[in-house]
Amino acid sequence: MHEQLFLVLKSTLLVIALPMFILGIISRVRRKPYPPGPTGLPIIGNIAMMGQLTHHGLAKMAKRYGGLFHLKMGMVHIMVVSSPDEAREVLQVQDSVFSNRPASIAISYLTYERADMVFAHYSPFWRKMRKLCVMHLFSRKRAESWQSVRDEVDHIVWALSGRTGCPVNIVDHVFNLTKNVIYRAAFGSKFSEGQDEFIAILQEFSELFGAFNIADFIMFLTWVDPNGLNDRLVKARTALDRFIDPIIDDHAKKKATNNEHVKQDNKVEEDLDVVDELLNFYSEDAKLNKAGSSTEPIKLTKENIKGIIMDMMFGGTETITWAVEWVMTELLRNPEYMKRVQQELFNVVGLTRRVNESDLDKLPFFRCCIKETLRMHPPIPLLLHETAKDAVIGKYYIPKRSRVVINTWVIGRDPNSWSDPDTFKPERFLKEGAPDFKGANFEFIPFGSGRRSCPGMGLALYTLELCAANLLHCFTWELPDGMKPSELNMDETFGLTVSKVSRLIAVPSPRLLCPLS
Ligand code: HEM
Repeated sequence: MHEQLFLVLKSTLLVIALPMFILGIISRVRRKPYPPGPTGLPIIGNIAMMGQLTHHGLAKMAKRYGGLFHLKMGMVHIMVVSSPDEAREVLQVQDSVFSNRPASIAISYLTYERADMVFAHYSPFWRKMRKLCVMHLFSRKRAESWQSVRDEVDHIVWALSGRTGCPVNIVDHVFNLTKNVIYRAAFGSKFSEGQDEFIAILQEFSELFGAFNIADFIMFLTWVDPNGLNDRLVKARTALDRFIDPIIDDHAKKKATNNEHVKQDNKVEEDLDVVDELLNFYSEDAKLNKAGSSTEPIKLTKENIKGIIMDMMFGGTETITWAVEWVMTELLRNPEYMKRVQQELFNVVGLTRRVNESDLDKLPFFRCCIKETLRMHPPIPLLLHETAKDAVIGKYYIPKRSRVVINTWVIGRDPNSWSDPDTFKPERFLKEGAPDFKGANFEFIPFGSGRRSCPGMGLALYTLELCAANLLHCFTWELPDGMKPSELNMDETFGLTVSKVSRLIAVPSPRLLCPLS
């Protein structure tokens, strides 16, 4: 009996396992090689180079290994894209394969297992969620968000007018503006008291998102929690639940009451915030990340609602703030361009009023300064994608589930696309055919390109332009204590978003002939 069983097992092995093993070897031999890259050690691969995975470190490696190179971090393949041609391949030609997102253990946990939009894999669920966000949350139709930008710009001008002649930290003011805009868009104006608590939660999330965890690369270590992050993760998510759940419940109650009034024919007209909008798609029997049929409307869970709100907070606050700080820094460093922008503002707006929305399209040189700033200092310098299946780029093989990092910082400074790429020269964008923000020109992709590109670009550019234009129009700016423009520190931080290492301090003095407050 045992002998028979042994024979059956042996022949099964021969018939199934052996051919598979041989096929595996053949396909390995026949498949194309990985892209070039530094040689790694067994098991840990290039993990010792972890500290170099910044936009600057990867740019240095690209000089040596080219526009597409390969690193192996433990068990994870990382493909780094550093040239416009390879970026087009990944974000346009083969975008359906390259549109998943990688997520670390911390990110998966904090986003309720990718219940948000940023970290959801490319899937029918993501498609529906993206449509919902683009149509209902970030669209021009949500006039309330656009109104809050105007209110907050008025507020910043008013606050700075009380500080004329004094050195001010521009980021303090602008961060307040972006935080208020997104917070008000998300929760409405009623919940403004809890902002500080919410910001503390966001800061902890942000640290955990960036925290190094060896288990992300050597997965069998997950159960030992080698970097001791699990307790912090649980605490952070619990804090978020405690903060947002009551706000969502309150909105749900208000919605139920409003529905009652509508039934009784007492029309209730109120601006909807993002929680209200999302509650319209909430369903108690919704299943996380499940799309339903393609024609069925999307059903959201509470986790989806929380995830999308966190996406907006992360996507919309630091990014705009750093961009405003960089544009002000570049103009203070290049006084001849500051003069030219202010002259343009004088010609178009005059000195008797502030800049409003309808002026923005009439300020071509100012817009070039915004573009040039985003070329040199993209607030999100590394786009993070993942492959859904095996792929080939040129003569190289990219295995399924590779992490694909697109270095937009180095692409924006590629000497084959840009002359004198490290110098701030806004006039390069005045030329006919110069790239716009839409992501069709792969040498300039500060908002990404294609399926996973930034859905908040409209709101982002409106806030960035209206804020920067008013700062430049309403005030004359000088560096403090006789500092020379060439002495400005231009060093950059490293992380998911990138800012100046040291804050920009400058002294405003009034420029307009009308009162600012
Ligand atoms: C100057 C400001 C901003 C910049 C430079 C920026 C840039 C980007 C970039 C580079 C991406 C990733 C593209 C990719 O992976 O291919 C992205 C994604 C995203 N951004 Fe923005 N962003 C900004 C503002 C905003 C704002 C204001 C919001 C919303 C309130 C927002 C929401 C998002 C979301 C939800 C995603 C994920 C999209 C997806 O995965 O499908 N962003 N953004």
